[in-house]
Amino acid sequence: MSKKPVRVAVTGAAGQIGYALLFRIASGEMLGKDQPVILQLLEIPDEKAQNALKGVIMELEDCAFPLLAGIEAHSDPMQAFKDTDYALLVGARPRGPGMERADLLAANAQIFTAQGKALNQVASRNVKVLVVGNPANTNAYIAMKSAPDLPAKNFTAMLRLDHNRAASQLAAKAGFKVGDVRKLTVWGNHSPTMYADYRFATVDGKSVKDMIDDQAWNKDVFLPTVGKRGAAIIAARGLSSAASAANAAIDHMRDWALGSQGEWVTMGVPSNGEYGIPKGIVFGFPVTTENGEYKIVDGLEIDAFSQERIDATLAELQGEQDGVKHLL
Ligand SMILES: NC(=O)C1=CN([C@@H]2O[C@H](COP(=O)(O)OP(=O)(O)OC[C@H]3O[C@@H](n4cnc5c(N)ncnc54)[C@H](O)[C@@H]3O)[C@@H](O)[C@H]2O)C=CC1
Ligand SMILES: O=C([O-])CC(=O)C(=O)O
Repeated sequence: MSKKPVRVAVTGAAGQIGYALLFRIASGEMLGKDQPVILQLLEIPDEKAQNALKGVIMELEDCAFPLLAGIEAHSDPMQAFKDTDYALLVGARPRGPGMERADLLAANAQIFTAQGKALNQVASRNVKVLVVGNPANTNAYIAMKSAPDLPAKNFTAMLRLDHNRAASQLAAKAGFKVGDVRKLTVWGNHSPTMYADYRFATVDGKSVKDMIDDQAWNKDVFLPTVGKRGAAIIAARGLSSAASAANAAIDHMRDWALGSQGEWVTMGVPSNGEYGIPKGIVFGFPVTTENGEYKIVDGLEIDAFSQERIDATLAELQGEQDGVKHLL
């Protein structure tokens, strides 16, 4: 018997990430090839954006996806989030050359307050929320705080692009296949302060740290390359990353919904005090996922270098989250 359709809300649906994301959700790459979906798409109440959204919907129709059980276009989050099971909060202003993601805080904070409130009122009580719009960790924090009737653990931020970037850099350096790396993680904020950590990473049971054995490369090449990859893409393309961001959003939601089969993945999730991160801070952690729930990997040793990096990314996040207190 075929499964009942689930509702997937996507904001910023006519934007560049939206365009790389919706077709993959509709084809079953996110929730499985047996899971019908109803897309509930949100764009701003502006003629140009709504027209662009109409065009995207025409293209979705023209793909004749068998799993696409319905498409709705909205300009009001109270309608877009009605009964939604999954919410991908992508819609926000992206940064341009010379900006840091934190520069977007003021511009984007109000969006996530309003959307958090709407999710609180109308979404499924089990809604799984992924915040992609930058600054992603703090926007997820804002949405979570604006939705007090929903479980805090249901609000997550996207660190998966950083995780995937780290995997790819390591594979190029050490000469293994990117899909073979296990136990990699990225701690902290989706910003240049993030700490991509391969101390525990393995390929076929062998330590990636031992394979590379070069702390200077870690500190002076690897971490800056991963941390500043978003800016490098903006410099090259004139636009921020879109296809790789959409791909990471699919990876994040797929693993959360369908399980990571025991493997570590990175998710930005509200802390419960793990690794000394104060409760409620939305922080990148290594997690495993099963039955629609994630679990932070515990008991990892944090050496002095790692602690310094974790403290720095935490301090930045605390600064961002203090800066939006007046909105919450
Ligand atoms: N967490 C991550 O790893 C990444 C995050 N991003 C962020 O994702 C966001 C979207 O990026 P793009 O798609 O490239 O931008 P874009 O400008 O192409 O699209 C954004 C869309 O969101 C819409 N929008 C704005 N406010 C909205 C609201 N209140 N409700 C619904 N829709 C709204 C806009 O009309 C626009 O169509 C940006 O904040 C960008 O910085 C981008 C790449 C990676
Ligand atoms: O860098 C940006 O502004 C977009 C983004 O978050 C990324 O590519 O990691």
